[in-house]
Amino acid sequence: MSLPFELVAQGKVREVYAVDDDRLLLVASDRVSAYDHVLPTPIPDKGRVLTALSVWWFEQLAPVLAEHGAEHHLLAAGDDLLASGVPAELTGRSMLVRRLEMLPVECVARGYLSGSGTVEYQRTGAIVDVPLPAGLVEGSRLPEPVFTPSTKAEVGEHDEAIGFAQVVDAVGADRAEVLRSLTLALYRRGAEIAEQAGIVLADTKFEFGTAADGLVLADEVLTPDSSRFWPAMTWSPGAPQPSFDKQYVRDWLTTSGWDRVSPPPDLPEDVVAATRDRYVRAYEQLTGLPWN
Ligand SMILES: N#Cc1c(N)ncnc1-c1cnn(Cc2cccc(F)c2)c1
Repeated sequence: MSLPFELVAQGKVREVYAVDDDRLLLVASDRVSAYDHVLPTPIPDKGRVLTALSVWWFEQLAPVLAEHGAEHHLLAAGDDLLASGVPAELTGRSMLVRRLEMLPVECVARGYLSGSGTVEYQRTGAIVDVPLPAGLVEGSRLPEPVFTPSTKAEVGEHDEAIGFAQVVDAVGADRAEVLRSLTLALYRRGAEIAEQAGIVLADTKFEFGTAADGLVLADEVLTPDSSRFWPAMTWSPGAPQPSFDKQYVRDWLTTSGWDRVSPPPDLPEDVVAATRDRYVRAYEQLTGLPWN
């Protein structure tokens, strides 16, 4: 698909194009990644579902942003993009956003212990400079949500957990405090809405930028690609929790005998269909809206 815009950033499953000096187009693909590999088989509608979910979350989070004197970067999505020269086949999986000065911090909020957080906790009893109580296990709910920032790794590298002091060094003390309080407030609101939908928001990553009028929430928000979503019904601390969206893919890859080093195999049609269904159900359960 060729676009009349310059490609300015490429992620595993998304691209960023420059529309003009002040606006960017974030395009979500149907690609899915697992075990740090982009799989060769697309998941139909994944890009459209995750874009629609981000658009919905920006609306839900606007009051929390306003309480903190911040805004979000979304300008337009869907059919409104046609006027900006976005081809019709891309409008459903694209967001027109304000071009910002991006802050060099991944703002991670965790309500549960999982993944790299568990590894760090088992090593030190904390997540960098965030002390945690003894006796926690993979999947444990934390006494309070915690802010556990990381660096923004180059594509293909892993983000590195950093302490609050490093956030202060990067953005200054006042802005670091706002990032922490706003990240936790956005997580709490997201977790509250997800809980009402029977979904555990275990953790999420926000990205922020700045514009003349202050702090702006950027990137995608509260999607299964930027967050860990677990079905609340099956939450059981003590082992890796089933992912709401990627568990079929992970389980099939494990049984397929793939060595997680060589290029990953194609997914069978039933795994593709079941995974598409999980993305659609995540959208419908969280938003309460039917997926058209
Ligand atoms: N959002 C946003 C944004 C903004 N509003 N202003 C300026 N820059 C960015 C921006 C640039 N890269 N990324 C991350 C990224 C990488 C790869 C693919 C993606 F879709 C996204 C975010």
